[in-house]
Amino acid sequence: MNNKCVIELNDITKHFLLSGMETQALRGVNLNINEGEYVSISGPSGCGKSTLLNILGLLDTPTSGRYQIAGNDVSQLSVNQRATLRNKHIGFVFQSFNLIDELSVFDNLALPVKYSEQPLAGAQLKERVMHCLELVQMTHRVDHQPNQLSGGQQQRIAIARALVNRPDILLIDEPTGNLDSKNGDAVMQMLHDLNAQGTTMCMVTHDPRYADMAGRKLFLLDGVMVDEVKLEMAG
Ligand SMILES: Nc1ncnc2c1ncn2[C@@H]1O[C@H](COP(=O)(O)OP(=O)(O)OP(=O)(O)O)[C@@H](O)[C@H]1O
Repeated sequence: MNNKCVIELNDITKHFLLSGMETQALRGVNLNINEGEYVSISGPSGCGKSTLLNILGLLDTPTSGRYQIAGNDVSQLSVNQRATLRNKHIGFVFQSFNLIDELSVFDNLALPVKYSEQPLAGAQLKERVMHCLELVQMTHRVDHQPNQLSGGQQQRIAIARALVNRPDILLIDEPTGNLDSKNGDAVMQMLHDLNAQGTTMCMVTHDPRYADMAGRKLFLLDGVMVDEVKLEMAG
């Protein structure tokens, strides 16, 4: 069992102020995710799931609390420093894929590598891209454009892109939200297999069947994190 901590959140809060109205989206969230873990986060609409994922993904900053990723304290960094750390440590998979339609599949995967601290080119870049496409069984679509692919195939490409800089963790936001159930199941099986091969993952999902596939199930209720065992004890 590997206990190296990838993500450590201590007492994270997030308050939004809009037109004089304050919303407490997160109220003191503590969360550790270790290397190799697969964590799912569920909860009712408005409980703070997207807010938490945005903070984990360095797309937003907490109001208070400490966030460490791979041992780096990211609470006080500039926008540019956060972008650098995001590129290095985090792979993001979005509900709506967020691929660039004007670029080929190859170039969609090559782009984050070109902007990394250790960019690759030529044969090395090709090897890295093709390896990630192999992981999601999509090498045969390397020259296609995303809009020439099915939704399920686009999500697989998006997962490959998220893996291309060898991140410490994949953050996954409702990966099946835009897929029918057959393609959704196939994508979830793929994520399950990637975790079995060692990829650390944290996924937000509304679907209890998919939440059950994770090794650890967490719930957010009104900005507070509750784990499954405590929920069962309370119920
Ligand atoms: N930019 C913002 N400005 C003001 N309030 C916000 C902002 N973003 C989120 N909130 C509020 O914070 C709370 C948590 O929102 P969040 O989007 O994180 O919930 P969620 O669990 O992801 O919901 P859903 O499942 O519906 O996507 C909500 O009350 C929301 O209205």
